[in-house]
Amino acid sequence: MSDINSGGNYEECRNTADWLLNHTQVRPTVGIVCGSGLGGLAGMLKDPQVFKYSDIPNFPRSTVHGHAGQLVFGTLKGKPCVCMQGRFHLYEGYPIQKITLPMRVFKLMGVETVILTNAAGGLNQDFKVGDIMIIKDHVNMPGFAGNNPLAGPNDDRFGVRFPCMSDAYDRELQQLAHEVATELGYSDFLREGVYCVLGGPSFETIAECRMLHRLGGDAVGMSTVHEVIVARHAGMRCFAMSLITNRSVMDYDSQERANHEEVLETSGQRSKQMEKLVTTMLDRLDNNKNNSF
Ligand SMILES: O=P(O)(O)O[C@@H]1C[C@H](O)[C@@H](CO)O1
Ligand code: HPA
Repeated sequence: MSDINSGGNYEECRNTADWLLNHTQVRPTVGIVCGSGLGGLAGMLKDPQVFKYSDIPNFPRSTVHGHAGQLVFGTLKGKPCVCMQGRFHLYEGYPIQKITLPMRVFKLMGVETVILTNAAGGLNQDFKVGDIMIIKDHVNMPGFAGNNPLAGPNDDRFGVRFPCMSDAYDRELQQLAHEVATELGYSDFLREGVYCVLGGPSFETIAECRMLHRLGGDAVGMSTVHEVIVARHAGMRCFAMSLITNRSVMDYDSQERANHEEVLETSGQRSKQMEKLVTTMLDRLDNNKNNSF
């Protein structure tokens, strides 16, 4: 387990939030996290104000190709937003509290709803490359070994010691995503399922993919879950989607080999539809009191 001072404590998060609020007029209520090759969403923000992670106090640096490493403030369909154009992963070597620090900073800036995207391998044999999966639940494999971002002393200013996770993914937002996807004509490639997180950076073996599939996983990746745990702990509601960028290899006769280039290539091909789905959802939230921001 990481040292308790390794990132994410209240004072550190407060300093970062205050620094950002002093440098932007935007008061975000929506936080967005972009997955591998999916940073184009940040480019949709109106009147953008961009901060490189390297200029933000206490922020780690992005080290992964396809993660630009900047925080963008602006409005999307009239909603004040903050968007992480690139996220941090366990395998980059940061303590788990550090990779989730932006969620606490979001909370302290006033964010109420977090929308996350990721690239993932498809464990479900019905899934195709290019499918978009609404995440309805997760399996936190590093968590089974005690690697949970909430391990260590609990700070009640963020949330309770034992937060519930059976409602981790907001059901109203999932329903809205289904409705919007149907209207946009995306039904053919819209799925829902369970996302399994591993630490990475190595992709999974065939035996691991088979096991995760049998355990109920529909997609496998290396992110999102830690952010969702910290966001839920702090009371923000979460909606997350995986873009299935490759099919998980389940068969010893297969010639397929997972690789990051394919991940980025598929992200590029489907990113526009993901952006449209998110922006239309944001637009609709205005007209539905149950989904007010
Ligand atoms: O940030 P995400 O989860 O989209 O990134 C995925 C997992 C690895 O970082 C990388 C593998 O290609 O893409
Ligand atoms: N496994 C883990 N992470 C991923 C994958 C995968 O197959 N594809 C994209 N991110």
